[in-house]
Amino acid sequence: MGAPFECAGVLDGVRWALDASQQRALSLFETGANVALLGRAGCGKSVLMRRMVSMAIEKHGREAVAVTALSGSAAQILSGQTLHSLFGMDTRPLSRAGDPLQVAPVNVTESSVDRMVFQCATWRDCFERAAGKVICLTGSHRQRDAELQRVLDRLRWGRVNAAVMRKINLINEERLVQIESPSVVFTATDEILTNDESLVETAVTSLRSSVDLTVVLKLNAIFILTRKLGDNSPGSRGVVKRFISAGDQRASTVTEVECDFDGKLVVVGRSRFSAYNSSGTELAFCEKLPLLLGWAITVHRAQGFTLNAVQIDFRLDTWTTAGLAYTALPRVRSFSALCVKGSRRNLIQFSRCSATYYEKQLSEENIDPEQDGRPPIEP
Ligand SMILES: Nc1ncnc2c1ncn2[C@@H]1O[C@H](COP(=O)(O)OP(=O)(O)OP(=O)(O)O)[C@@H](O)[C@H]1O
Repeated sequence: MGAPFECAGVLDGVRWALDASQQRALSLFETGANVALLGRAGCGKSVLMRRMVSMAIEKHGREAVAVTALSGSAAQILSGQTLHSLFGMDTRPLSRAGDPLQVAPVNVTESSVDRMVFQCATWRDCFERAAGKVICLTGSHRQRDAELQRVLDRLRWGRVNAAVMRKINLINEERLVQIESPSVVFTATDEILTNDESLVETAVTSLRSSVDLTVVLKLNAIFILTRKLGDNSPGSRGVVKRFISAGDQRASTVTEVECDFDGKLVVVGRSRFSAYNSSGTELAFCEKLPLLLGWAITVHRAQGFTLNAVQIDFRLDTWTTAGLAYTALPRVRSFSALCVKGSRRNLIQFSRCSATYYEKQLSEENIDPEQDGRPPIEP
């Protein structure tokens, strides 16, 4: 579990605090109600979830709070575990965050039409009846560039026109980075803590679904951080500067990596990733570097990250999943940090049923969809 998370602070020299919709959701959560948070990329769902987790730990104790996610990368952002590792856990109050207009986790929703999470009976029981509430977060905190925000809102609601396509088709020179220095392989070390044979497989499957077994790095390799480390949030991009060895200089003894994050040197060591049983007891853990090679990353893995710069090549895939393009593009704060190749109108897929559900939620909260970024329909 990460350190308690702030609800106010300074970001890029600018003071910030939870916005009105975030505060409303937090107040509701404090009353003990289940809360589901919906909202566009960058509205502050993860920030608020981390705040709720630290509040719940303060109130109920570490053992009583489970943090879980449908995908391994989301679990890493929240310093939690995947859902597989928490079967049967009775956790109250519940909070959940997501954006129905972004892409769903792999293997959970193959067709965006009939298997959305908000269509499940469990969702209705937890968040739409007496036990809870769905709150739409209406802020937009990642993008400082108003034009990028407008383009993203259009993509999110499937309102794509020629001007949008031109804007996201900015083509820069491709830079291929070739590194000739030797590679250093970091292999995760597992430890099984349970003696119960029947739980070992579940624990190992849970660990493997959220972390890669090996990370291969080279000097000057570019990587992305997958866990919060000091001031660096998940998604921070850095460069490997030095391998630190425990004993002699052989690669096999390298234990830590000195990394450059925007001019600041930080030593990154292994982090502990754990699998728990239904009552919160740790069954197994693995220790591995919280780093991914950062020249290329799938959209699913990047979901939730704020990245310094992104280059997307739409030519490399068919990109037809609803919400995929919208999930990829808001990772950056400004247009100058974005380079997109090969975008075409038919790549921008949009889930009508998600939009209908989202519009219904906005209307229940008396929020004008245009205030939440939905573009007006053009004649
Ligand atoms: N109230 C706020 N004021 C200023 N900045 C904020 C606020 N809430 C969140 N942020 C910042 O905005 C950025 C995006 O926040 P966060 O990652 O929580 O959004 P998200 O809704 O989870 O996004 P995504 O859907 O892409 O996962 C982060 O850099 C975060 O620190």
